[in-house]
Amino acid sequence: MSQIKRKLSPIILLENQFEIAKKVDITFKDIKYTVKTSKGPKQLLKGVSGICKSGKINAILGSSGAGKTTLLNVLCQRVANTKNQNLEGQILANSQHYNNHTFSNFAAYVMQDDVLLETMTVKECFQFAANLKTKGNAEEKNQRVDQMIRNLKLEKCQNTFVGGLFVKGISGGERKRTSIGYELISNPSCIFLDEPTSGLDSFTAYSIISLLKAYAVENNNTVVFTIHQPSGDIWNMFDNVLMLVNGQFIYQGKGGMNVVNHFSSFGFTCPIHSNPADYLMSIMHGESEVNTNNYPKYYEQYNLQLKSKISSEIETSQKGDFPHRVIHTSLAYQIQQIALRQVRILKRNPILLRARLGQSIVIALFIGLIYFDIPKPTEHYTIRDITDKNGVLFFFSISMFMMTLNPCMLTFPSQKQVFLREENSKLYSVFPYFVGRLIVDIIPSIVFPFISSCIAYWMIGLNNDNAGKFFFFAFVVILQSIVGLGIGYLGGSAFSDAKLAIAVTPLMIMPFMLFAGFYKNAKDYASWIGWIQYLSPFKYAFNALVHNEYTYDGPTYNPNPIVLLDLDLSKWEAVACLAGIFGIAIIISFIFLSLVKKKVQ
Ligand SMILES: Nc1ncnc2c1ncn2[C@@H]1O[C@H](COP(=O)(O)OP(=O)(O)OP(=O)(O)O)[C@@H](O)[C@H]1O
Repeated sequence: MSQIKRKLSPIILLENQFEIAKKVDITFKDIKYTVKTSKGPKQLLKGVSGICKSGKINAILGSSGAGKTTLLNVLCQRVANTKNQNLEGQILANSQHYNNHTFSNFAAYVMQDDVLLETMTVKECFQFAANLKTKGNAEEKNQRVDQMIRNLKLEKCQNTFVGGLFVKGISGGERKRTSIGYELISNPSCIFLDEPTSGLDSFTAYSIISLLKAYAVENNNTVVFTIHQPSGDIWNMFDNVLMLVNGQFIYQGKGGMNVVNHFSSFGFTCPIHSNPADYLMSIMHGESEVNTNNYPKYYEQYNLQLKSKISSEIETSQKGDFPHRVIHTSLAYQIQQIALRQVRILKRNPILLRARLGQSIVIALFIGLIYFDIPKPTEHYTIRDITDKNGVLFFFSISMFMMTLNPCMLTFPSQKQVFLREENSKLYSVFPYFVGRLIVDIIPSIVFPFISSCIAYWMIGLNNDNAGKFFFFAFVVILQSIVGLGIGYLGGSAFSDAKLAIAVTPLMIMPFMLFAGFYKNAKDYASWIGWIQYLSPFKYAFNALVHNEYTYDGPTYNPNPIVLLDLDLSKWEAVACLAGIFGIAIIISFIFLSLVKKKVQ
């Protein structure tokens, strides 16, 4: 291990050709954080003050439930004052206030769960972050990406998919390093990490902490992370230790023997051959009554021996501005980058694409065979033929809608987590994300319904007066499919749980089918509920298709289905309403996504 250690220690994270980050000390004063629970208010942080120094790795330690993640989230300005939670105190960078927005100008946050797109390679992940978060031309950005891959020792897996539940990919340690590299690529002055070693073997955990140490030491950056149970090797690397018990500090200051000496000064001596971290955890955890009885002693000794020292360190910490490294990429560039990535994701899900192609062909053939060659008005027809034609027009528009809605419901919620993380890192905002995704997602919603229309239209024997009839039919079913996409976005952004979105959204839209004017005449709905029909995309699609089909150059059916069904809108009015529903769905999902974004902050 010691040989390995020597090999790992000289990691230089960023070459000098990239801008050197400015030193930032994070200080916080008298932080009190209270949440409302069903049993009344619960104070998670009880007036803590402290400092996380630049050029050092600052480890927040404590047993489970001590408040480590809470403190980290507070320092990252991810906790806001709401009616259910109250945050008091000052959080400062170089003695200046910062908020959630300015945080990303000098700092980055790596969450405990690695939220990455599974069909992107490691290199593509870094490239995406470099394109949107760093300065320079394409060559400089490529250099930065290659440098980061080398620094993080990810050369071997740089072209491997990140992977996930459905795609095989890189290992847990590589995944964690990819998550860290994703944020480090913009060379933030401060990096905050929640449990960067959780779930990793001891060597991988050690390599990650030594990499962070190099990042702190080489460029005078501030590294702050929470850690649960560090090994002895990792423990020895901590420069600054912040130890929490029940939302209060019991130690703060230099790591290593300084911590051990502090506790032994009031009778808690670490046995000679024990790992100090293990020993300290054993006297901290709250499950033993002996420990909880000792808590007042820990607090007392902290107040007696360390509190005033920390207060003076806070007062003498770095002053002045913190870096404002805002990289302004244009909206068009952000849209382009998101769209290009979306194309890749789409192309790398060939099963989904093939399934949709197969579905489009099979459904069209199936419908075509069932409703094969319905007699035209000039041929011998019966009332049944008219009913059949109405049925196929209605069913066709519904199937195109559902064929788009379902895949969208599958993919949108899972990608939402990635969006929230990237938006929080200020890679882009909601608008370019929406537009970039939409531009790409809309392509299958055009191609597949068109294929289905080409197959089914002629088999059924729909209106062949002129080519315009077919193209209008295809246009309406494509539009209906795009509305399905819009509703999919709406469901995907409204529900925080993907499974819930998939289960609930199709059920919620079912009733709208009843108001399409097919199962019941549009004029026959009771007035108290009839208004729902105006919200139904199925009504407008059916209306447009019926008008297109039953306006013949020559004689039409008798009775005329347009009159029989009481579908009053002209075909272009119906198209406009359909487009309006799509617009409304997109605007609402945009608002939902913006609200979710705010909630995360
Ligand atoms: N919104 C909340 N409402 C009620 N209790 C909460 C809330 N958030 C956190 N807690 C509680 O506050 C305490 C501290 O939580 P926190 O996640 O900060 O602990 P931690 O030290 O990071 O623990 P772990 O190592 O297990 O992640 C825990 O007891 C947790 O259950």
